Amino acid sequence: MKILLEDTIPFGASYLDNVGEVTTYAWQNLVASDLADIDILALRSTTKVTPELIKGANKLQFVTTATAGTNHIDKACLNANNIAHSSAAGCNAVAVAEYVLSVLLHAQKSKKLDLYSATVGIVGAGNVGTALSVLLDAVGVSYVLCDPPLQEAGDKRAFVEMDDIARCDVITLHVPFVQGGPHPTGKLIDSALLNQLNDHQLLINACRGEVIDELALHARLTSPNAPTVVLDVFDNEPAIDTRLFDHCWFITPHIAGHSVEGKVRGTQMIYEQICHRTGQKATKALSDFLESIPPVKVSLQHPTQTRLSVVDLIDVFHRIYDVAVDDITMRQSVKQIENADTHAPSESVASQFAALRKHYRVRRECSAHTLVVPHNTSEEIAKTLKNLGFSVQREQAQ
Ligand SMILES: NC(=O)C1=CN([C@@H]2O[C@H](COP(=O)(O)OP(=O)(O)OC[C@H]3O[C@@H](n4cnc5c(N)ncnc54)[C@H](O)[C@@H]3O)[C@@H](O)[C@H]2O)C=CC1
Ligand SMILES: O=C(O)C(=O)[C@H](O)COP(=O)(O)O
Repeated sequence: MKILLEDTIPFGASYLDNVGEVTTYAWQNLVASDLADIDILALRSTTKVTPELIKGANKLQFVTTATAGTNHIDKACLNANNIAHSSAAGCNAVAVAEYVLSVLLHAQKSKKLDLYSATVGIVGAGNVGTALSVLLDAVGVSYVLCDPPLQEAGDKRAFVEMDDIARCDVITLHVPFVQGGPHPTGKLIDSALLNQLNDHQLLINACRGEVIDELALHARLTSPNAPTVVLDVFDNEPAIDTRLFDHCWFITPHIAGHSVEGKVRGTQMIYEQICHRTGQKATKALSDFLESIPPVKVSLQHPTQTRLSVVDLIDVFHRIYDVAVDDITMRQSVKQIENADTHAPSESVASQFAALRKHYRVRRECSAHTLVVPHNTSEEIAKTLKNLGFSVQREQAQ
């Protein structure tokens, strides 16, 4: 069984070493002829599975992506060629939800909005949208959900329309990029919707760049009363248009889902799929690959109070994940290109964007952290921290 594996899949070769004959590739170099005699192709979203690539396949029976999104795979082409396909649905939902919460806590800190009187409009109530709703419930922030496909399918949660979403203080996008069909999402956020937004509103895109009309966004951001915008994803990655950057509050290189847990969970999921397809027993577990990390001691301003103070919440959460760090790294790397007097700036941007993603820092989810809190911390505060995903350990009383 020959398995061709994208080299960005963490621990991919270690997971699969006993399952088949594994070779790895870099997405930049992959060509159709590399698929000759390959049975299984395992990839991340950087590999585009196109009819042209599939032309090289003579034995390919299964394509799987260690990501939630699947828009980089031409599924119609695989179906037409009798090649099965799968993905790692939900693997990084918590990571993206933590990314959004990190942004929201910055908005509170900088007084862009008062989180406790704001409403967050979540567009797409699947794995990410639901994980985000869990975090917002934990910290007592109101939200509404918009997801016409789930609503039509009979999901019993309360849903609103896009018109209601446009009036929310925060709009955060968590839909797949889908062209065609009853609910296409390409340019879902178009100039008409952007023109309804004002400078009291915050728009976050951590799903796919194509879901916002980028030209219309640029026009809106360079006109009066523009909303605050945070972008993790862009049109035409990795050769992205950097002109938007100066007009955005935070920009990050498509890393919202790149927690260690989010990525390794993706590998675990595709490993289990490949074992299943090849009739082998999956013997490896996530815990074989995730290192435990030492407990983090936190001091709380008012540990005995009922509610976790917003200052403590921001401090604790941003110690675990601060989106501003990723924003600074991205801006500095783009500045280097601008200062380098390069003749091919778009190629440099593309390779820099890809490098930022490939060498992303180690970022662990709340669930990987044990917080050591003062001994007299109230049950309510401990519960909030647990609902955010942390393990909580009380200090010994003196
Ligand atoms: N920036 C990043 O690192 C990451 C980005 N993503 C992106 O986010 C997307 C969502 O991820 P998940 O929640 O895991 O996927 P999911 O498939 O669990 O949920 C997507 C939801 O969007 C809904 N939806 C589809 N069309 C819609 C429309 N027109 N309006 C409103 N809702 C609509 C679906 O019904 C579904 O419930 C992925 O497809 C991927 O493109 C996902 C993970 C990481
Ligand atoms: O899961 C998804 O969908 C994502 O967007 C991933 O976070 C993308 O990660 P890469 O595969 O591009 O590293």
